[in-house]
Amino acid sequence: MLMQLALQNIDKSFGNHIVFQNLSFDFSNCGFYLLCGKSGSGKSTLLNISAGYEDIESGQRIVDASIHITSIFQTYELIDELTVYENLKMIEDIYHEDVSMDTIMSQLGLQEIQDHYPHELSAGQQQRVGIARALMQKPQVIICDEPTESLDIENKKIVLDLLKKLSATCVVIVASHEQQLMLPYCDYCYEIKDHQLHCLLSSPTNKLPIPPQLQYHQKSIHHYFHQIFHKKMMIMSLILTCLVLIEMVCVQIDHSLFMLEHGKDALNYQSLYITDYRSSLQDIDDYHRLIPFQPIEINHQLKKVNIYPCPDSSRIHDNEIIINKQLADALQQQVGSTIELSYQLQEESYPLTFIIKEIIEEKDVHQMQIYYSYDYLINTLKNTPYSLKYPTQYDLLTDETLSYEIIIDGDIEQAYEQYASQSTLSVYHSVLTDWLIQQKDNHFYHHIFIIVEILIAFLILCFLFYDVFKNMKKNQKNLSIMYSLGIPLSLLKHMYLIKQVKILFIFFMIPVLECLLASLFGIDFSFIMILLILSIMIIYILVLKLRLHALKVTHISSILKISQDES
Ligand SMILES: Nc1ncnc2c1ncn2[C@@H]1O[C@H](COP(=O)(O)OP(=O)(O)OP(=O)(O)O)[C@@H](O)[C@H]1O
Repeated sequence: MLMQLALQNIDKSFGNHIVFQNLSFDFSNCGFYLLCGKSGSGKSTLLNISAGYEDIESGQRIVDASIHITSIFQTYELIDELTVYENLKMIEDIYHEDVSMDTIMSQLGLQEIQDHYPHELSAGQQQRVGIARALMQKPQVIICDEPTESLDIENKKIVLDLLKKLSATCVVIVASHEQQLMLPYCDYCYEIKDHQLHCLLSSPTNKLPIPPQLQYHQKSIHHYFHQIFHKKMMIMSLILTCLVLIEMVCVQIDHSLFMLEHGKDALNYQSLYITDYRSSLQDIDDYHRLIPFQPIEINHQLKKVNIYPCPDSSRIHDNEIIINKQLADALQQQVGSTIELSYQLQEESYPLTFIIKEIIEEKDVHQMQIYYSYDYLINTLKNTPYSLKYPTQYDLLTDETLSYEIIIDGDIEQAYEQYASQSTLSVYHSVLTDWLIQQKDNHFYHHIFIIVEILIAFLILCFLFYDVFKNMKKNQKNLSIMYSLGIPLSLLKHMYLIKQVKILFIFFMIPVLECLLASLFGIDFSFIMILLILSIMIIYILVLKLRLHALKVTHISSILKISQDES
């Protein structure tokens, strides 16, 4: 069976500009085909359609799947990340073929430049490398767009001799302006004119034989894939991770400088002190009257100790008190021993003796605390005579001191806001009040931090867009070149996505771990940060997948053209 390679009744236009109308072209015979025509007549477009790199509007491209077509592009299309030697060695490694690389390199004079990268080469040198790479692939069809354009006459002849030799067993299609130079090598010559192909020369040649199935080696593809994409992907992911980390540090600094540090337990443990400006209190039983206790002497120093009514009134009676461990340690007191506390009314001090009933250890409380029986103290005040004006100390306290202490059974922040919003009340809480004052002072710095956080978040978004749209273009070009070397595009896309996901995963794990660590230390924003980072990662991969989905074989010529225009 013989191979069939043909274009049948092709229509092609770019917008309103018609390039081909009902064009047919058969290149099933081995031989040297020359395509000539005026500039802009469609030579490159016809080559791209033949290679399958360009869409057609109607008609058919009949090319057997087993045929390996390679291109020597007008723009050479070498892989910039690899040296000349690596660009060529890649072919040898992927196909494990005896392709006599050394012979081709010496024939085209490439040994001296083998360690150079493509951007360090002249146009002529790049063209010779592109030709060497195409010849090494041992293809059945070699498509060459102006293959000798940038070469000197000596090299032109070397290249044409090589192509002529190959055309004995394969199809060589050359588009060139250098008709006079090429004619002696031609078996077929066609001119593109009026959207059609006109045959100028046709010598009988043999039919193209059935090619052996091309075997590529995935391990080598992985090796070169790593070399081409790894470094850039690592750098991009590293920058992204650094930005995410900086953002997290900013959020953390912001959080610890300006947010409430105290745990909810400690916060709720403190009671609210309320001063009422009304002349008389209606619902006085709802409040605990504030008993004005004096500081206690500890180690010959007067210390402020929190002295509260015991929240659980059934726990103590009469002159019993409960103290916490901090106070017991400071006073070196035990259960059963006595403590003298004094309260003050109108500059007068009144001592009372209490018995320590219990010493408790309190979580999240760092101050020294005493809990007394509220009923006992109020009874004592009610039974202690004072003056004619105030029959008891309790009457004096009710009249003069309009400060009350409230133990809130619920959310202290909410209660604080609720009481503070009432115009006749002034509210004090040892933690919340300090924090609100601090907040007011730090307003300016807090705003600066918020602006920095927004800026970094914006930078992360810009970076993601840059990576997906700009960098991806460069990578699409490399994927297109690798496809033109005979590696299936689906395999390349799959490898690219897996590689990107792997690298991203490693780098995104760093902030995720930092979040988990933060949550171990009780910082509660970490869960939201993990969700945020994961959603960025998922969105990024989805956009990347969409971009890869848009990479089609029939768009390859435009991808290569765009990347060439941009560079
Ligand atoms: N991607 C594209 N978008 C729009 N127009 C295009 C595109 N590619 C080619 N063309 C147009 O199609 C026509 C044929 O272009 P092509 O590059 O095939 O010509 P050519 O014969 O190879 O020219 P040259 O000899 O100068 O390389 C030209 O008029 C060109 O402007």
